[in-house]
Amino acid sequence: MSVTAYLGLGSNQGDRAENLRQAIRKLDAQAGIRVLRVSPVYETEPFGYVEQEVFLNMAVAVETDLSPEQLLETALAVERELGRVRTIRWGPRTIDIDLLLYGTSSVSLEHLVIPHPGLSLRAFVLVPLRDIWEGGVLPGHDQTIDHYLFLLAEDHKGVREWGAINWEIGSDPSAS
Ligand SMILES: Nc1ncnc2c1ncn2[C@@H]1O[C@H](COP(=O)(O)OP(=O)(O)OP(=O)(O)O)[C@@H](O)[C@H]1O
Ligand SMILES: Nc1nc2c(c(=O)[nH]1)N=C(CO)CN2
Repeated sequence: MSVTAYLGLGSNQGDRAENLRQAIRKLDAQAGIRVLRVSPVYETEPFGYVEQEVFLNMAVAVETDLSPEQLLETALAVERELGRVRTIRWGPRTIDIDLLLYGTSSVSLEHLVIPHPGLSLRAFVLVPLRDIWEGGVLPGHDQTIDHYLFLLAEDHKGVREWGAINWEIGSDPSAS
């Protein structure tokens, strides 16, 4: 049975837009994952560890036959392929792929929590998610995205529309 899942993508190292583009293309090329919608791209002030470059962030809706754990494994594999090296927590990264929502399911495992625990606290996640998510109240939460964004009014200012990713142009991800 296929499920619509939402992924949050972020990059603040190297060619940030190209990293996002490659991540989307690699995800779409996986068996059991089809990209349905992509949000606009936002340039965002770093959250958490602030002594680092600004990020590009976006959200992606996928249709998937994979389980939540398989989807996480795939996301981590794509991060590795794009050269992500784990250094400090919340530190710089070529690409970060977070599982935000998986249908209306909740998952609570040691290595995987869905909805993503930071979801309602991060304007850089909520702003792009709002662009492509068609629901009302967030699964696993008791309020709408707009409500959480209202609470994050200050952080919201650090999220600026940047542009769009043309990920479908030139369609062989292994070629680049
Ligand atoms: N919903 C989720 N999406 C992605 N990773 C998750 C999720 N829940 C738990 N994890 C775990 O978090 C681990 C560390 O992820 P990562 O290094 O990207 O953290 P981070 O981006 O620095 O911080 P944060 O998780 O707060 O965004 C992953 O290896 C994964 O096992
Ligand atoms: N603006 C922004 N800040 C961050 C981001 C991110 O994607 N965007 N990711 C982090 C680690 O999850 C830590 N801080």
